[in-house]
Parts: sequence; structure tokens; C-alpha cells
Amino acid sequence: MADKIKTTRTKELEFGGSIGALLMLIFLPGTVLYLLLTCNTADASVFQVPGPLPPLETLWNPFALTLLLGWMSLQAVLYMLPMGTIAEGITLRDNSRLRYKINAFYAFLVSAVLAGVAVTLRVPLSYVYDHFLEFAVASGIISLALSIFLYIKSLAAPESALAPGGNSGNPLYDFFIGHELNPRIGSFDLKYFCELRPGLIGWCLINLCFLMKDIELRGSASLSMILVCGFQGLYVMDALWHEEAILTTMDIVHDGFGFMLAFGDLCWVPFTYSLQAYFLVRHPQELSTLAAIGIVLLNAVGYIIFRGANSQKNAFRRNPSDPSVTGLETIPTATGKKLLVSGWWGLVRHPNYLGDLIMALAWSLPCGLGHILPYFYVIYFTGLLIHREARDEHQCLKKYGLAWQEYCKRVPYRIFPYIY
Ligand SMILES: NC(=O)C1=CN([C@@H]2O[C@H](COP(=O)(O)OP(=O)(O)OC[C@H]3O[C@@H](n4cnc5c(N)ncnc54)[C@H](OP(=O)(O)O)[C@@H]3O)[C@@H](O)[C@H]2O)C=CC1
Ligand SMILES: CC(C)=CCC[C@@H](C)[C@H]1CC=C2C3=C(CC[C@@]21C)[C@@]1(C)CC[C@H](O)C(C)(C)[C@@H]1CC3
Repeated sequence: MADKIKTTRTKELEFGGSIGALLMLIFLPGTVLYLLLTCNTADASVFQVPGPLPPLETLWNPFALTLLLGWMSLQAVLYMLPMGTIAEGITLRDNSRLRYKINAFYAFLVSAVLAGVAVTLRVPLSYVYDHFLEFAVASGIISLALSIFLYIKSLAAPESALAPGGNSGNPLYDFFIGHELNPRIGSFDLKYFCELRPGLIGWCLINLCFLMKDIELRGSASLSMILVCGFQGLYVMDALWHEEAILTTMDIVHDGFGFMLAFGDLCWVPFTYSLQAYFLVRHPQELSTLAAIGIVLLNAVGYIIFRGANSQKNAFRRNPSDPSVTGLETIPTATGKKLLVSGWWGLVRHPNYLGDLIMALAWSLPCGLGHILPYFYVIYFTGLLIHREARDEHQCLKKYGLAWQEYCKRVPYRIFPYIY
């Protein structure tokens, strides 16, 4: 059956095609190095001319590489343990549906217990802070090695297993975007595993290491550090608790697994999303109780919108007669599916992005208003979500045609009400 499926070449190339992909291969690792090096300077200013790269031998740390490989192996073992439930992904081009293990939250709990034991036994977790750049380089090497393996593996995959967006025929582009949609070794799904576990749980562990460094330097963790670690911990736990929901995201459904996601999941997320906590160790900030209350409220507003919107859509897609969504107004489409046009999805066309961006701002505010660097996440994330929204809009217009145009008329703003 799989052999009979016709080759569909990707015609619309993203990120500026193969030249853009080549630039991103340099730009993404370069940005991680730049951010961490700048954060480590006395004034953490983005306006200073970047200094020269430290000697290569100081960036290479085999112990850091071994620890990262150990961490990934631990997460792989937790993924494979017979705990949790099984969910089915969406129907693929060959009409099959892949089965996925749902146990990421358990993996988080076990990891949290192990981290608690490490703290109790006074394992020097601050080592991660002291050698952070070396860990980032080691993680970049792992991501590159994984991407090369994935590309070679994809050359032997049947046409039906290739990603709709990563089959351009240009090796550089396909290597970057990802050639194979759901690469697996037996039942071990490499993309699904990397998307939520080593990097996302690792991000929390990294934050904990920075919090321990803060305690080591000052005797106690600052309020700013506690807020940043608390907010980001909540975000990661939420993602793991709702693990099944990523089975319908464009990363799993449309994008292949190549350098972009491998590097994004394993290096970009843990080493740039933790920038605020990294910044706070060297550049501690005083925060008044009133400011802290305001920031907590802002994060709560963002979280309510983010979770409300994602849960409303997931409930509606799973079962349109679910009591939580039956009162909502909808638009029918030619595909038989409906579009929500009231509730969160009647406010803007991507309310979940709005909530996510509000939270992103709340994660940077504890770092004060004196530096741009800790606002990197909000700035990058705004760009990422605007680009993602445009990609999704394009797909929805193709899928739903006139019904999507009607939705756009009824809900004219994309992410920010009355602004964009
Ligand atoms: N922290 C991070 O780095 C990142 C976080 N995210 C977050 O991930 C989450 C998921 O985002 P993402 O995967 O981009 O996309 P969404 O969860 O927003 O899903 C988009 C899909 O939802 C469906 N949809 C759109 N409008 C409607 C409507 N009115 N009624 C019903 N269904 C609708 C369409 O699919 P269909 O009709 O086929 O169901 C559309 O393709 C978001 O909260 C985002 O903020 C995303 C990227 C990075
Ligand atoms: C250009 C570039 C830096 C590309 C890499 C992008 C990736 C870092 C992101 C693409 C989609 C992501 C998602 C999450 C993390 C970032 C990446 C991998 C996510 C796991 C974060 C937690 C959320 O709750 C989520 C599960 C909805 C989300 C899914 C998408």
C-alpha cells in the first residue's frame, strides 16, 4: 500500500529555501553562543560589540557531553517504561495511525524526585551554571549528530513516510526542515520523544541548577529567581500534563524531524529559554512585593487564556458535543469539520498564542527593565508565533477555503485584539 502512494514534492519552500536553511544552520547555534556569552559579561549589554569566541578547547567538555547523554538515556528509559496510557495520532497518508506512549508527566515526577535526592545529597548542581556554555556546545553537537542520523535514515524511508513540508528534493533544505515525518526505531518515536522530554524537562532542571547557584552565592534564592523558575516550571508541567495535545500540532502532523526541530528541542529550548534564570545569577534584581504581585497576576492572565483556548479547541476537536463547548457558535466547513467562532476563538484567531506571549512577558519582567537580553524570549517568540500563525493561516485557507474566509471576516484580528 505504502509503495503505491505518489511522490509529492514540497513546492513551497519556507525560511527562504535552501539559502535560508543554510543561514539558519549557522544563525541558530551562533545565537545560542552569542546570548550566553553576552549574558556572562559584566553589563550584559546587547549594544556592545561581541567579543571574540573563547578558545575552542575551553568550549569542549567531554564530561558535560557524558552528562547530557546520560540525561537523554534516563529520559529514554522513562519513556519506554510500561507506565501511562497509549494514544493514537492522526490518520497518516497511508491511512495508518501511529500509537504513542502518554507518560511524560510521570517522567517529570521521577526526574523531580531524582533532582530532590541530588539536592538533599548536596550534589554540586551549580556545576551546570559554571560550565553552561560547554553544556550548550555539547548539546549542539548531539543535535547535529542526531540530525545527520535522521537524514541518512530518511533516505531509506518509503515515500509515504516523508514529511509533506520536507520533501523538496534539495538535500540541504530537507536536512534542515526534516525529511521523514515520524522517524521511529521500533516503536520508539524520535520526534515525539525529543519534543517534550529531554529538552523541556531539562529546562526545568537547568533552572533548578541556577536557583541552587543563587543560593550558593547569596544564601537564599531571590524573589525574581523564584518567580521565573515557578512560572516556567508551571508551563513545562502543563505541557507534559496535556502531552496528548501535541499529537495534532503542526510539528508532529506536518513538519519532518530534521535539524530545525532536533536543535530546537535539544539545544534551543533548554539553553535559551532558561536565559532569564541564567541572567539573574550574575545580575540579581530587587523586586518589590507589589511588582511581584503584578507579575504573578500577568502570568495568571496569560495562563488562563493559553490553557482556556487550547483546552477549548482540543475538547471541540475531540468531541463537538462535549458539554463544555456545546453553547459555542460555529461555522460549518466543506470538510465536515466546524470552526469555533465564539468563546476564546471568537476573540482573535490565535488566542492560545496571545496567552503564551503574555506569559512570556511575565517571565522576563522579574529581570527588571534595565536590560534587553532577558527579553530575548518575548522578542524571538513574537517573531516565531507571527511566522507560525502565517503558516497555519495558509494551511487553513487551503483546507477550509470559503469557510476560513468567513471566519477571518467574523474574527478579524490574528493574535492581538485591535492591533494585529
Ligand atoms: N513555547 C514555545 O516555544 C512554543 C509554544 N507553542 C504553543 O503551542 C500551542 C499549539 O500551537 P500550534 O501547534 O501552532 O497551533 P494551534 O494549537 O493554534 O492549532 C492550529 C489549528 O487549530 C485549528 N483551528 C484554528 N482555528 C480554529 C477554530 N476557530 N476552531 C477550531 N479549530 C481551529 C486548525 O486545525 P484543524 O482545523 O485541522 O483542527 C489549525 O490548524 C500554542 O499554545 C502555542 O502558543 C507553539 C510553538 C512554540
Ligand atoms: C527557528 C527555530 C528556533 C525553530 C525551533 C522551534 C522550536 C524551538 C519550537 C517549535 C514548536 C515548539 C513547541 C514547544 C517548544 C518549542 C518548539 C519545539 C512546546 C513543546 C512548548 C510547550 C507548549 O506547551 C507546547 C507543548 C504546546 C509546545 C509545542 C510546540
